[in-house]
Amino acid sequence: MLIALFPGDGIGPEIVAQAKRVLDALAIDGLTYEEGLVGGAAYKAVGHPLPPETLDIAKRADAILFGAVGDPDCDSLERHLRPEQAILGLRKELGLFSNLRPAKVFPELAHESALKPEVAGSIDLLIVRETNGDVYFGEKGFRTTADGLREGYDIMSYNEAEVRRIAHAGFQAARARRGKLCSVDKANVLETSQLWRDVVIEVSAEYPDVALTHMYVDNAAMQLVRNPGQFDVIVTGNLFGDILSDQASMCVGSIGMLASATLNGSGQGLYEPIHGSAPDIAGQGKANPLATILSAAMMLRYSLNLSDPADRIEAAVAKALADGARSPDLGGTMNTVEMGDAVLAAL
Ligand SMILES: NC(=O)C1=CN([C@@H]2O[C@H](COP(=O)(O)OP(=O)(O)OC[C@H]3O[C@@H](n4cnc5c(N)ncnc54)[C@H](O)[C@@H]3O)[C@@H](O)[C@H]2O)C=CC1
Ligand SMILES: CC(C)CC(=O)C(=O)O
Ligand SMILES: [Mg+2]
Repeated sequence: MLIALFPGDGIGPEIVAQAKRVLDALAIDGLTYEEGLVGGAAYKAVGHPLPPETLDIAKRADAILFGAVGDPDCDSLERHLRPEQAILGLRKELGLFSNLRPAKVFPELAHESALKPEVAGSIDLLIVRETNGDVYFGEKGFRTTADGLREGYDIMSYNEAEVRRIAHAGFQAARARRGKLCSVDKANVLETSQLWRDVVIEVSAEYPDVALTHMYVDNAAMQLVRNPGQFDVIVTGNLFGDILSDQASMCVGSIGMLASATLNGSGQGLYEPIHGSAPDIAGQGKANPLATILSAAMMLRYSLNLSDPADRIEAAVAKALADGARSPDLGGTMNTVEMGDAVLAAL
């Protein structure tokens, strides 16, 4: 089984190194790794954020373990050369449309939540975010208005097939959990969202055992901090899911804690923390590697069908936290490698 390792930029190499140490410690038979350049690192080395060699590794791999991309040095490049195109390109090229972002509070971290501990303690939700469409992939550009003003535009759209397949992913996830699905949209204003809602309702006929509700995204942002315990599975589009998942991360304690899986229809997946390359702390040993380590556990479970070692990683993270492991984002002083050490000690 081939795992593509794409560390990327900023804290990416630091956190992926810790996840790799944990995978190595499990000594799983038959795992092989190929490393590839992505993001600003790839642009600086070979002139493109997603070089053909990297895409080739990704296509051959059973799973991809991804750090993060994004480099302030590259922020004024033409859009198609910017580091972020690597993650967008991988999602699109491999048809990775179903981005699963679980947010569950570890009891020891309830006090690190931006919410009151008793509110945070109730959080156990999954955001199912579509990642192949929406405004991220629509026509975009700059133009000049009739009045001579500069105007930027990005077209938001979803077709019914795109909504249908992510709706199925949402219903199936809800069925495997507590049977509640909340579809988040902005159907009071956007036609894209009206189609989204209509299609989700059509698909719901196939899941009579799942309780479907709908919520506008502005209300969802509010409900996520007012009463996050009400949510089981949230299914939503690319943009709304991106924003709500960063928000959910602080509800459970830190953006350094949220793992993710992005799946296509054939079992292949990309696994990454939900956060970015954190240039403000890169190279300082301050990055929390737990989201990446937990992403490696999701990789074992979802793409490699290895649920026992996945359970072991998750249990080790829980034990490390229970034993007091804390990086600065969790109110502690342990550096990135020490956090990795703590998980290894708990394996
Ligand atoms: N999937 C990806 O590769 C993503 C890439 N990005 C890119 O990352 C770059 C930075 O973006 P930002 O908006 O600053 O978001 P960010 O998620 O990188 O950082 C936001 C804040 O959270 C902190 N943070 C993030 N991860 C952390 C960790 N593991 N441990 C401790 N603290 C952590 C950072 O230090 C920063 O203060 C940009 O170039 C952006 O485009 C952003 C999100 C996702
Ligand atoms: C960097 C973006 C392309 C994506 C993002 O913020 C995310 O997937 O969370
Ligand atoms: Mg994001």
